[in-house]
Amino acid sequence: MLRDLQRADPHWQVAILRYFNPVGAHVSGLIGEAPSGVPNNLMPYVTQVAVGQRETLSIFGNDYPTPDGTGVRDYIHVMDLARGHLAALDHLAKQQSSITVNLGTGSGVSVQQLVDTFARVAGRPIAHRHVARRAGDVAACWADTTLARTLLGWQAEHDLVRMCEDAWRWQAMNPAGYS
Ligand SMILES: O=c1ccn([C@@H]2O[C@H](COP(=O)(O)OP(=O)(O)O[C@H]3O[C@H](CO)[C@@H](O)[C@H](O)[C@H]3O)[C@@H](O)[C@H]2O)c(=O)[nH]1
Repeated sequence: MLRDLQRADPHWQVAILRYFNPVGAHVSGLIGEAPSGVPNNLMPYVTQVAVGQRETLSIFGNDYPTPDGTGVRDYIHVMDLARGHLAALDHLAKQQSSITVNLGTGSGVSVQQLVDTFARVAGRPIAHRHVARRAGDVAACWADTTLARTLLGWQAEHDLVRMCEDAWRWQAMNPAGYS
């Protein structure tokens, strides 16, 4: 639809940004993720277990064709994602053309890896059990970041440890989210 709009009226320039798996929080611990109800996504579920709000994380599937059998995703820190938006706006202002770009780190991280890293960072175990695969989940998905680097001069800077540190700081400072 956006591409059609741009074709119909070339005054429009469109940046389609393909987010991978945004996680983390602002370093201040004041802005973070507070899903309503039971979180669907992995990181907020993990942080809620860590803070004692939920008992046990269910890990969906441990028989995927991945190094440890759990699903692999490309988690990206929200602050890197924010910088990606600025880089895209800069590009639109300078190049006057529309773009579609992946915003990810380019690296895959498994559910088990994320849980283990978070537990280490938070200094507490994350109770978890392995359950059946979740319907509709793919085994692995990560970004090809070539275009983001070449077109926008952008790449992610925060690693998994930093994502976990910032997510944990936010949740520890705000156990009940914004309420
Ligand atoms: O309680 C949970 C939640 C998630 N997972 C696993 O953790 C990984 C990440 O899951 P999640 O955080 O839900 O992200 P995705 O499954 O990658 O879903 C994202 O990517 C989808 C396709 O791009 C979008 O449709 C969704 O809205 C978006 O959240 C997957 O392997 C899940 O199976 C668990 O094991 N337990």
